[in-house]
Amino acid sequence: MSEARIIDGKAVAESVRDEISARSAALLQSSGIRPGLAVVLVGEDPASQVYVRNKDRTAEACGFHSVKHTLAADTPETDVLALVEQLNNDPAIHGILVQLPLPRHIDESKVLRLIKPEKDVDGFHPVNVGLLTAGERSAALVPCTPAGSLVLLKRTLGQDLSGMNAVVIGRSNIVGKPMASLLLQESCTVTIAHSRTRDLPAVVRTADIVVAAVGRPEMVRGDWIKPGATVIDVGINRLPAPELGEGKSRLVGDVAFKEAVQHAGAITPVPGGVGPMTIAMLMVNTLTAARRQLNLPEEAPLF
Ligand SMILES: NC(=O)C1=CN([C@@H]2O[C@H](COP(=O)(O)OP(=O)(O)OC[C@H]3O[C@@H](n4cnc5c(N)ncnc54)[C@H](OP(=O)(O)O)[C@@H]3O)[C@@H](O)[C@H]2O)C=CC1
Ligand SMILES: Nc1nc(=O)c2c([nH]1)NC[C@@H]1CN(c3ccc(C(=O)N[C@@H](CCC(=O)O)C(=O)O)cc3)C=[N+]21
Repeated sequence: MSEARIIDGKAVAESVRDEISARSAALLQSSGIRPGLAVVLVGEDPASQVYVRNKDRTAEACGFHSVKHTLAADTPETDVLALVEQLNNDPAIHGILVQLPLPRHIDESKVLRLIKPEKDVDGFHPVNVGLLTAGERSAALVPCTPAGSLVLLKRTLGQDLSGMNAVVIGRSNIVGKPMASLLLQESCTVTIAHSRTRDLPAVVRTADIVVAAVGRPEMVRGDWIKPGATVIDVGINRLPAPELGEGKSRLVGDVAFKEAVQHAGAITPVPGGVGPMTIAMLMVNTLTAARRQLNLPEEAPLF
């Protein structure tokens, strides 16, 4: 069998970003307003810092107003809530992202519920979750990683995914559940697998579309993949790589890429697959949020 097509998430993310830059410049021309994005980071987790820096840089490249609030890991919950409230009331801020996970002494759901739904560019507020699961995707802000994964699927398979068997591995609120909602809305036949699933390899073998969001390096093996299936690898796992030098690490996904590429029809790499799309979709959501807060008409959807 021939090797799978490799889905270039970096290139697709760049094209999305170019479109957002153009739309953002047009908004600035017509109304004098820049979309404003605030990212809140509590604690010093080095991996989170990399993502937050990437988000910051991309927001600036899109012509957005971008602010970053870094709080100490031991910041009291009340201070985090007060900052969210301040950002809720700041007219220059249209999107708020609180980087997860939060330190254990902070109640995550309390923080996420306080964010105004119209500023919730992560799509984690119950209002946005509800709109998505009720099938009103266009009224919601949709979580960035699933949205970016769907863009890659449609670029690979075309606009019509109806009737396809989709297996989502993982049922988190950030990735697995919203991914399943989106695929259901595309009329896929959706199976959600998780740590209690019996005979995961057999379940995955039924899939025309596999989305792996597990957080276990290279867990999904090549011979689980139905020949020709499309594989979206959401996993970001940092492994030590002494062969690259002392103290070095490398990123791997949740799929054993070298094996799966022999079976799949198309597959996303890690890095360079879903990760860059997540950041691009955050920019899409921030612009959408800004236009809604300014009572401007919706623009053509990007997916
Ligand atoms: N590319 C990107 O932009 C992003 C990447 N990620 C990455 O995606 C991965 C998943 O993230 P996230 O959803 O937050 O992770 P969570 O840890 O919240 O969820 C993991 C899910 O995988 C399931 N699971 C764990 N072990 C197994 C197993 N052996 N067999 C089947 N299912 C299993 C769990 O099941 P159960 O519910 O039963 O415990 C759970 O539902 C991580 O690698 C993360 O770094 C995350 C966000 C964005
Ligand atoms: N509130 C919140 N929203 C999130 O969206 C969120 C979060 N918290 N917590 C952490 C996860 C993880 N995440 C990633 C984003 C971009 C890359 C990314 O850009 N990856 C690149 C390069 C990564 C690198 O080289 O380190 C790639 O895969 O090619 C990865 C992971 C967003 N998350």
